[in-house]
Amino acid sequence: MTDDISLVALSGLGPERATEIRSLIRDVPGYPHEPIVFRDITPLLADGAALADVVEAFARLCEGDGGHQVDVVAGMEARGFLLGAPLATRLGVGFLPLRKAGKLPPPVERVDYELEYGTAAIELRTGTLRPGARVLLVDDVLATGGTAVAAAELVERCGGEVVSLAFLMELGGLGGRERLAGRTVETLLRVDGAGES
Ligand SMILES: O=P(O)(O)OC[C@H]1O[C@H](OP(=O)(O)OP(=O)(O)O)[C@H](O)[C@@H]1O
Ligand SMILES: Nc1ncnc2[nH]cnc12
Repeated sequence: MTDDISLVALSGLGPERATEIRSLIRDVPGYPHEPIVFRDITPLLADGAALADVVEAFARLCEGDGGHQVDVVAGMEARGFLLGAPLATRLGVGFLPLRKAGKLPPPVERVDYELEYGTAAIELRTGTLRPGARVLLVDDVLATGGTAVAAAELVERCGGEVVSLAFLMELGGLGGRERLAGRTVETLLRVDGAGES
């Protein structure tokens, strides 16, 4: 699959800018081990104009007729924090950190999920989410979808409504989109993730 950089939101920037933004995500083959190609967003984060453009592209999903009306942005630890918090500021709403297990003082709600080898868990402080709040979930990468499915379940268990899940980059072929079937999923870029996991 050729990189698809003309998806919904980034297309508003035009193809040249979308290509520049894609080039700021570094592909690192073999990291952390074969056959994974690690998608490193640190060059993008270090480029102020690119970071602003990505945040703006996410914000456009929430504006205008038909845009997602959200009360709060939630981000998955850790990279979801880096995109979600500036987006929340841009939208004028609050930000909820969905943390990996053991980082928050009690009481917390917890959802366990499967990784390729073993399990992981994410937690949200009980009572931080207003019942019925409309939540936009944000992360950098959608791969197998395990993290995103757990995050959505956690928000719902805490009484929120997951309006949409938005990702900077979708790794196609790893089943993430399929695991989120029935939910609204927005991705700004798509690359072939076949062979990775
Ligand atoms: O769709 P999945 O297969 O669940 O993978 C996607 C998740 O993996 C990465 O996070 P990671 O767990 O590596 O944590 P980090 O952000 O702390 O590096 C990424 O930021 C997503 O949260
Ligand atoms: N290939 C990848 N690069 C960066 N983050 C990831 N999370 C899951 N798979 C990933």
